[in-house]
Amino acid sequence: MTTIETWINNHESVYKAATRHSFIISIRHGSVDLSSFKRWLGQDYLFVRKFVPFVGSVLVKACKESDDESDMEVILSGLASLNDEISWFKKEAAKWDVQLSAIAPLQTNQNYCRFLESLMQPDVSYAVAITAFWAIEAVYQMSFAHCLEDDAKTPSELREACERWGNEGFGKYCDSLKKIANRCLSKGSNDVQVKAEAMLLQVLELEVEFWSMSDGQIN
Ligand SMILES: Cc1ncc(CNC=O)c(N)n1
Repeated sequence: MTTIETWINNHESVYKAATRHSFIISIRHGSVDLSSFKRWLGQDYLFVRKFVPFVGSVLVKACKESDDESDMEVILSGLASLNDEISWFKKEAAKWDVQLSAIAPLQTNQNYCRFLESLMQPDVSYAVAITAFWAIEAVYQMSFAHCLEDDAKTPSELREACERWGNEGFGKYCDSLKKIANRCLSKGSNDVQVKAEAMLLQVLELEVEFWSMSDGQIN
């Protein structure tokens, strides 16, 4: 088993809570409250704008610390898709009459963004940062792919959102990130491994809270 597989097994309940949250299940069932979807849209736009500099910091770490040149290309493709994603959020917000410029980040979103900032510090190793990057992307991939399965009743007007993260290409990109993370972790010290596992757990918890915030359960 790879390091990440072992950790996912160790933290199965929070992993499931993050990738099969009631908000996602409600999209899959077609019973989602549209005010929740709009809240998610506005809050996630703000999150993604903070996620870009985090991914930039991972790219810088890869250039300095990686022993494999191809890591840079995978991370760069992630940044390129974030560029498209920001345009998509603007277009989608217009479609739903969501005024992005009027939205303030909710507390849960602020907490997550503060966590991203802590991971941007130079003393955070590449192995820890790339593991966080993989986890953040993988939660969205796993969640939205679930909304696109054959028996899903996802409303047609929400399919495009689900396809952004649930498509096959995004799945392959997440697999590439996972491979890089596992390689770095297998070479990492015990201290790096302990830090990375704790950080993975934190990402999963923050993702659960982000869904709960979107669903209006918390602020
Ligand atoms: C809260 C959250 N987590 C993960 C992602 C997926 N990464 C980039 O889009 C996202 N958009 N929002």
